[in-house]
Amino acid sequence: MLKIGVLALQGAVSEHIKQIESAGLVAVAVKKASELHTLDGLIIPGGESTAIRKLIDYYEFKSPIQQFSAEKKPIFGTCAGLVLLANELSDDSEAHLRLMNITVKRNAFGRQKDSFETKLKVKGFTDNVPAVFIRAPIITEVQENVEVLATHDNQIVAAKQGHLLVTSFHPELTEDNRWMNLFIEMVKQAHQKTTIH
Ligand SMILES: NC(=O)CC[C@H](N)C(=O)O
Repeated sequence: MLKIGVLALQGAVSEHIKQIESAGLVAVAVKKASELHTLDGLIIPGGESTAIRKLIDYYEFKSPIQQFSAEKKPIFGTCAGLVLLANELSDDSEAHLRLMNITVKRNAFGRQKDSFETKLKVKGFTDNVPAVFIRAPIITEVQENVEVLATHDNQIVAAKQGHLLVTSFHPELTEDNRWMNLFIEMVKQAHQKTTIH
């Protein structure tokens, strides 16, 4: 059975676990880098990217996650997870995992809109999808091979690059499981590719 891990260093872990399990897959809260090789997909959740980064360094997750990605195993970054995956940060601070061809601006919505809920039109989904934004980042630039999946107020808030999927918002905080289903499809396809030689 396919297994999806949620990086469980800080942030919104249990909601992702519930969505994975309700889709009938095995979910693991990942606390050690040695667990990564047992997984078919990884979710990097929302939280505080600077705090998660400190823990990534402390628990020596950085190169194992980069290796996981090099094997084309799918990774889904939500909110802080998106910040962590970016190649570049717009404030010129040092980027973290540098896996995805995007430039990201942190906390991009002004104070009044610090947190809000809206409905997004998403490429490939028939009806609009509810989205919860919490001190959310935006993608200010996409580079090669990145497909924009959704915008809000003309800002890019969801994108895909091959085996990498990112959202500025928190799909796990809604009852709508379409983002999780999309990620699970990516995991299934990647799994098929590695088992057919
Ligand atoms: N909800 C979130 O994940 C917030 C992200 C946070 N503002 C950051 O930059 O890390």
